[in-house]
Amino acid sequence: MSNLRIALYQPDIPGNTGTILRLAACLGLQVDIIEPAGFVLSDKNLKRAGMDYLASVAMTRHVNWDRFDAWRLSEGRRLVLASTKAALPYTTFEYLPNDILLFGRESAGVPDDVHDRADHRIIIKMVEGQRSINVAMSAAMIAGEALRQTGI
Ligand SMILES: C[S@@+](CC[C@H](N)C(=O)[O-])C[C@H]1O[C@@H](n2cnc3c(N)ncnc32)[C@H](O)[C@@H]1O
Repeated sequence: MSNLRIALYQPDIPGNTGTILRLAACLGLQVDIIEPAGFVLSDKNLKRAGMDYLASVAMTRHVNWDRFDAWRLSEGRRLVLASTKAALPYTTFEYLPNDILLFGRESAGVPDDVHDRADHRIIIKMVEGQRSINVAMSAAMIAGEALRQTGI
C-alpha cells in the first residue's frame, strides 16, 4: 500500500467516484471523500463502476472541507491540487510519497478558498480551446506520474 492519497472534493458523478475507487484499489492508493457528495455512497452507478474492487479500497469520508484540511495538516501532508487554472505541468512537479492529490468536483472544480489553501497546483496541459479532462482520467494520469516518481 502506497502512502499517496487521492482526495475528491464534493464529487457529484457516482460513476467517476467508482472508477477512481477501483483505480485506487488496484494501485494501492488511499482515498479521501470530502463531503457533501452529490450522491449517496451506496449509489448503484458507483457500485457498477467500482465493482468488487470497492471492498478492498481504503476510503475515508470527511464531513466537510474544514475537517479534512485540519486532518491533513495534523498529518503533515502536502495538498497538491489538480486544476485547469494551474500553471505548473503535472510532469514537472516533484511529488512526495505522502502527498494528497486533490481533484475538484465535476461541475465546478473547487472554490477559490480551497484553491488558495493547496500547497501546490498542477495542470495536465491541454490543446488550445479544450476545457477539461474527465476527473477519473485526470486522477489516473496524475497518480501514475506520482507513483512513477516516488517509486512506490
Ligand atoms: C471536469 S473537471 C472540472 C471542470 C470545472 N468546470 C472547472 O472549471 O474546474 C473535474 C476535475 O478534474 C481535474 N482536471 C480536469 N482537467 C484537468 C486538467 N487539464 N489539469 C488538471 N486537472 C484537471 C480537476 O481536479 C477538476 O477540478
